[in-house]
Amino acid sequence: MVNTESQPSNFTGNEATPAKITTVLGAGAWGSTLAAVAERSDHHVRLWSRRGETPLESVIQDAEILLSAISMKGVKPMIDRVKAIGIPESTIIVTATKGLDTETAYTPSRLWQEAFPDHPIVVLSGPNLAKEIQNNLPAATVMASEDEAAAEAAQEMFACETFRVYINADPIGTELGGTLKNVIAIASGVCDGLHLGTNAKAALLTRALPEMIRIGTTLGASSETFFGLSGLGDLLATCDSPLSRNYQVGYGLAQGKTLEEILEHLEGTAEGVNTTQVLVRLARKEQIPVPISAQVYRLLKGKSTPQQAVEALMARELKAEFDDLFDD
Ligand SMILES: NC(=O)C1=CN([C@@H]2O[C@H](COP(=O)(O)OP(=O)(O)OC[C@H]3O[C@@H](n4cnc5c(N)ncnc54)[C@H](OP(=O)(O)O)[C@@H]3O)[C@@H](O)[C@H]2O)C=CC1
Ligand SMILES: O=C(CO)COP(=O)(O)O
Repeated sequence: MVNTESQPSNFTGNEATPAKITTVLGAGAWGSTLAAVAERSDHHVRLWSRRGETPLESVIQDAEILLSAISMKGVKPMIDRVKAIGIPESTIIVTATKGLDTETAYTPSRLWQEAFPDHPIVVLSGPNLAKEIQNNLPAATVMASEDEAAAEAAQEMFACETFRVYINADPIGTELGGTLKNVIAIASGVCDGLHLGTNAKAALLTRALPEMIRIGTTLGASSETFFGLSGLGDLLATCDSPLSRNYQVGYGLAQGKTLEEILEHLEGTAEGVNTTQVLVRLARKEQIPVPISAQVYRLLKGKSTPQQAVEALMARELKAEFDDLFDD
């Protein structure tokens, strides 16, 4: 695992606090990066992978912080394994997964909380392209929890000179900001792949935000959270970077590749593909308008071409910019 030498600096976030034991579950791009970040902060870090030799029991039973960076499809099986082994009552569970459960539409934090009702759960989410953080470039993120002390413990564990960690008290909003933006990152890749220009991109991202907020607030999030790092911040990062796997999916579709071809060559997981299906199903059930996500859904299903998706969005009935603009 990478262990970065600290440079002399003014960083005063966590130098004086005793080292804690953190176990990171999942040695994919994000898990490996977060483990390296925690090591920069001089804590004891264990990075666990199902492909490794280390038994899960030996790394979770004394962990003060257990961070899951497992992709969505592995979250439920991982929870079952951790539950079968057991963890100390005081262990703080941090979830860094950005996805929705196919069956229940639950977020990962809800799945962890239902399995471990007495443990503090913290959500980690923000504009955090793993490759940039691996390269020691500065980044900021959010640790969100209803348990302030747990959020602060996680903040202290991961904050370092190159990784600035904020806390907030809206875990569901923080989690949905990072999750729903993956659908928009696919749309954004399409926008760039079709060379639709800067005006189109600005319109897409600006109109995506209320769509994310409509879904988020229906699920209990605070609308304010979507204007923070995990909403707007992650939209700006992911929707404008070829490092984003979700953006790459959209870009590939615009080039005329099939979804299967794109996923076959994609490095890592593009959670937005599954999130789109879950989100559109939920939006239909709750009758929430999600025009951009609905077009991404049609595109992924092969029901429209990228050009048809753009035309459909532009041909929608004209309306006021804000729903309640002319209400008294
Ligand atoms: N990469 C990034 O820049 C960021 C990613 N994220 C989020 O973090 C999550 C992981 O992303 P990322 O690391 O990039 O994805 P990767 O595809 O690189 O890694 C996924 C990880 O999940 C593990 N996994 C999958 N299924 C299981 C299972 N059943 N049991 C145990 N482990 C399992 C994989 O193990 P194995 O290797 O053995 O298959 C692997 O370690 C995603 O939800 C993503 O949206 C969030 C912020 C940034
Ligand atoms: O969530 C991310 C950055 O914040 C990573 O985005 P991708 O999963 O699209 O690569």
